[in-house]
Amino acid sequence: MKSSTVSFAAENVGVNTKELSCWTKFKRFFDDRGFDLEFEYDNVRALHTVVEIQHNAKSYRQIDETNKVKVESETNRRVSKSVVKKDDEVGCVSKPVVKKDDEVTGVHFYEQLAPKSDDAKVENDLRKRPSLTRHRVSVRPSISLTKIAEEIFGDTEMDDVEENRSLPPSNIPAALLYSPPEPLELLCVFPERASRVCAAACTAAARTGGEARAVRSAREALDAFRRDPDSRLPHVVVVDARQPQALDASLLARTIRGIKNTQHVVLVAVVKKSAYLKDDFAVLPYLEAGFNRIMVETVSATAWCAEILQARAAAASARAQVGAVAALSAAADRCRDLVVVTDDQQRILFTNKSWTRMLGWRTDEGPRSLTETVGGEALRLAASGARDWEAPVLLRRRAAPDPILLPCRGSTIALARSASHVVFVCEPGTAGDGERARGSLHSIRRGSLDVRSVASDGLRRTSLAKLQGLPLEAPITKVISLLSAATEGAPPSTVACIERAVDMLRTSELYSPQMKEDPRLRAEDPIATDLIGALLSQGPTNVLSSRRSSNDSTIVRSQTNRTNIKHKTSGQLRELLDTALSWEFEIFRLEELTRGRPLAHLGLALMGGRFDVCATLECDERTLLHWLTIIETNYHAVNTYHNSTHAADVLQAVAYFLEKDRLKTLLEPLEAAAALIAAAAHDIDHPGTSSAFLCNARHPLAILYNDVCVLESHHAALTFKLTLNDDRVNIFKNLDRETYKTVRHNVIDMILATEMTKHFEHLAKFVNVFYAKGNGSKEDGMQIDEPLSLDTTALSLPENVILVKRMMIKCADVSNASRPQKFAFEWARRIAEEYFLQTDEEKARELPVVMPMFDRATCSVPRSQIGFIDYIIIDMMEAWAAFIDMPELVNHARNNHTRWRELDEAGVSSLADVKRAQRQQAIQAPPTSTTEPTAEE
Ligand SMILES: Nc1ncnc2c1ncn2[C@@H]1O[C@@H]2COP(=O)(O)O[C@H]2[C@H]1O
Repeated sequence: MKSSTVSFAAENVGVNTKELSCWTKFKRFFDDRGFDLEFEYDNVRALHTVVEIQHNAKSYRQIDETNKVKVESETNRRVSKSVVKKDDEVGCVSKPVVKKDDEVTGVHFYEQLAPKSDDAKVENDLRKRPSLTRHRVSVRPSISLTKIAEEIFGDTEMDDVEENRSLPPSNIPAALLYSPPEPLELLCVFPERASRVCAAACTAAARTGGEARAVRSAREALDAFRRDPDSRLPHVVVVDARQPQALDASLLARTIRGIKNTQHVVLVAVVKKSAYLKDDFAVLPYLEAGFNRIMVETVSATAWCAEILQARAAAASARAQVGAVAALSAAADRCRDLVVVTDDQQRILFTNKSWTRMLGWRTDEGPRSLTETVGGEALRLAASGARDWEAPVLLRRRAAPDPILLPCRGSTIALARSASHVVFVCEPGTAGDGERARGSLHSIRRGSLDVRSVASDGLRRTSLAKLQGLPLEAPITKVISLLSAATEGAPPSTVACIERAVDMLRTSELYSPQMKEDPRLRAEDPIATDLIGALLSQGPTNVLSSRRSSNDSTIVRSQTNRTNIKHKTSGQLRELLDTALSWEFEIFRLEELTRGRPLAHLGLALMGGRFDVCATLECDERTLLHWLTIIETNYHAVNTYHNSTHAADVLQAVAYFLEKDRLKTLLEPLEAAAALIAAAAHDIDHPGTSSAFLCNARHPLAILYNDVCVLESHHAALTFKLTLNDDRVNIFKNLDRETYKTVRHNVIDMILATEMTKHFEHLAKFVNVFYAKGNGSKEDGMQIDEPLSLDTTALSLPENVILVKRMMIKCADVSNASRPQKFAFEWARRIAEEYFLQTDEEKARELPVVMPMFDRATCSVPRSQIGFIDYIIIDMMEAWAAFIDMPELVNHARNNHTRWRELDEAGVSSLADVKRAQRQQAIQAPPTSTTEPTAEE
């Protein structure tokens, strides 16, 4: 129970937050000791600001000026204490405050009989003696309350107070919450003509340096809001809620809240004390009506001062927050990115104009839940609570059946540790039909059509103008200039087409990652979108465990294996290697026969044998053997998928492709050798986790390569490091400088081309160059469902041959899905297991889960494969198969797709289920091929 009330009066309290925090400390000090504390703030400047701590006391003793102790130094402090103690009725109960400088003369708490100044004693005395009469704090006008508090409570506690202060969340710039100090405007609505309560409130307003206005009816009150749009709105409105028959306070509050821009006005309801103290007094109806606070009727101007100051602070803070939100939503509305904000349950709270424009959902009629509009990796990352992420997002449009895929950046806003909002910002890039994408020429063109006019702002214009002054011109600049010039005098439909083309050209990502709007793209397919999202995104979204470590102890390890290779070549192995150029090559049998060293054996057979790489590189076979061995040794045998069997498989596919007429005639032996080298080494030292994992785990490789193309950069770099490090493995040692440069360039380019984030870029370039336009529009370069018409005239240009080589290794890299079913299924098992291990590790290490759908407990393997074939394989294999005349690539992919679909429809989901179903199928229809893959149980 509180024993009494203490009130403070002070000058200009609350002027700054630091001082406020001091008062908070004072309050806490007394609260803790069982006192109700009231502050009275007085703006009147006085020579001496007297802070009185006063409560109802039996014996009251005035401490007058003469009794007031001024303490100037430590010595004096003791003196002062003794002076005080000399007084019969006053003792010092708190730490006397002593300040050596001139600012503070002393802060003293007195009570009648408490002689000691230790806190415990103080507490005891204050509790025991409700007769405590009067505390007096004497300070000079220049006093800093902060200093007083520091003196009383010590530095440590002060620090606490600072920390506890409610700073804006770090993601809201403090400057945005700036609220200019304004004199208070108070509006009192009291039906009674001479209400004393109203008068006290008005007096208090004047004391706080503000202005008050009293009105008697709701109508007059509303006039203050409606009539004069130029006049300032009151900050605080005090409404008499004691006489419902004379004034319907709730109705007035509701009406005020219905008026625009009144969110930050603080509404105070004055209620009868008798009603307030009743058990059944209900606060909620007031809050629901729009009141912020309830004040018990009082005629104390002091009490009103406190109330009004609190209300003013609340109003200022609310106004600053509303202003900040309005500014940020206006900014979002004016940007070209698509912005959507949801709550933590993925309910849409806000969409910006670009969102509405591009997706066609009106704010008032669109889906309320994000999942109705949005799919893909972004959605899952958002649901995972990750703070900041980047991932592709699939967006459903109102008028079009097919979703569009856009890159998306997102953030989870967490206040008080739990997520409150999630922000999605999707870059329109080149996507969309008819909508104005980033940098739309339409939106930025100003009359003239030269390049300068393309600039959207002063800065860009300046830099473009500078660029124009230089003898530099990128082809894209020329193209945009030409296209822009072509709009002059053109019919509107042509202008519209050209503007759209220019919009697309103006993005830096001309090819990726815009997928064609294929009906097969199903936003509702979470596993596929998870997989595709992860494959297409890089960067942060795991430190390698020992099973996945890299990288420099490699040469030593290679020594032991090198000598093993020849004598393990058995008759069976030789027989198998004779079939190395078959698309049904038994890769898993090779893995088994070579005891996990398929690459060196197959490499020797293909590179050394069939393609005679040694002759091309002018190296001996032994060096090639050593090279293959060291490369193989640097694959991680513990990886289920990214091990040297995968490398051997890709090598085999590349060799197979190279045998096709188109490539045989197109590629030089050196290019073929480079392709085989790249294939063999393309995933060297793969840790079994994705680049995104490494970024999230802040792995040294991610640091080294700045989160960009981490793994592929590492594969390429390590290949050369190992090769050049030791003459015994250096297959390039006899090449002249130029030839070496060419091979190196080719190898690096092909390894980097296996990076999946650039998948669509490589595919689109290939299709654009080698396939003539069909009847339909192929402007996005991806509509290869149109009858393809292969046009190989472009092969005469060396830069287009590069596209072929990239496509070749890319297709080989994921060719597992285009292999006969038994191989494809085993590869699917292996990759799924590797993904699951990554997810396990991410969870164990509390890292962001890159592909949450690849959780062994829940993942449907058939669906993941259906998605992979739908989104990644089919289009690419169709383009490549037609180019090299290898229809079986597409046929196998389609057959596998059909089988995965059957399994899915039969409810097969987990790896074990898949295995069981495959066994049953094998029993019912034994495979034609002799060897089964060596799938582990
Ligand atoms: N059958 C498959 N199912 C799902 N993903 C695959 C499959 N084959 C290859 N991939 C993915 O495609 C990626 C190609 O590049 P990587 O070898 O680095 O990693 C590969 C896997 O992440």
